[in-house]
Amino acid sequence: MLLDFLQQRNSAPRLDSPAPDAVALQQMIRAATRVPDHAWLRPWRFISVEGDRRKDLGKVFEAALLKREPEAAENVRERARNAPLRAPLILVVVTRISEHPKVPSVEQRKSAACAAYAILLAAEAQGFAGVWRTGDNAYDPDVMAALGLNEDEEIAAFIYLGTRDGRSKAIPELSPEDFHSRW
Ligand SMILES: Cc1cc2nc3c(=O)[nH]c(=O)nc-3n(C[C@H](O)[C@H](O)[C@H](O)COP(=O)(O)O)c2cc1C
Repeated sequence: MLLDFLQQRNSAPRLDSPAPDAVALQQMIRAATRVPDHAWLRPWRFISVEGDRRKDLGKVFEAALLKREPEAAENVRERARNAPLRAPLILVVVTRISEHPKVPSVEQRKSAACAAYAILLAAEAQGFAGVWRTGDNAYDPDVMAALGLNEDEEIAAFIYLGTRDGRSKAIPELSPEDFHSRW
């Protein structure tokens, strides 16, 4: 049931092959492009990184780390280098900010966050799994430039995607009343 699906959704920190194929990915992007979007600005785009390109992204992450922290220890460098290898596919969700008299940039960022969530939902709906990651790399100008982002673009998410490796974790029981009030 759709409600169960929404209420049980959870991220998969450990991911293996197979990744969503081209058709599955297209479905995910179709879902992401139906998120709420004030004035239909389409403030998002998506970049796939897979196969050996993940190693290239790892080199970008390591170089960015060394620029931020020239003294970074080898194990920290190695972790940065290998980060993109944690999943067979990484989808970078890019926020495209444009000037609009009624739509401030914060609303465009919110729409991109919805798009990232839609990617996760649509992956899970097709039997795949994923996890939304950011970290320093998401805000690093060198990483953004290496990925080909323009001046008016930001990284909203690195969505790591694949097939869940292991069992899903226990989902915390949260009570709706704890998050709801009446005014
Ligand atoms: C904007 C954003 C950035 C995140 N960045 C990271 C990250 O860099 N590393 C990480 O392990 N989890 C990150 N998370 C959290 C995971 O995506 C995930 O939500 C969390 O592990 C809880 O799992 P759940 O989604 O199954 O509840 C981020 C979540 C959001 C919304």
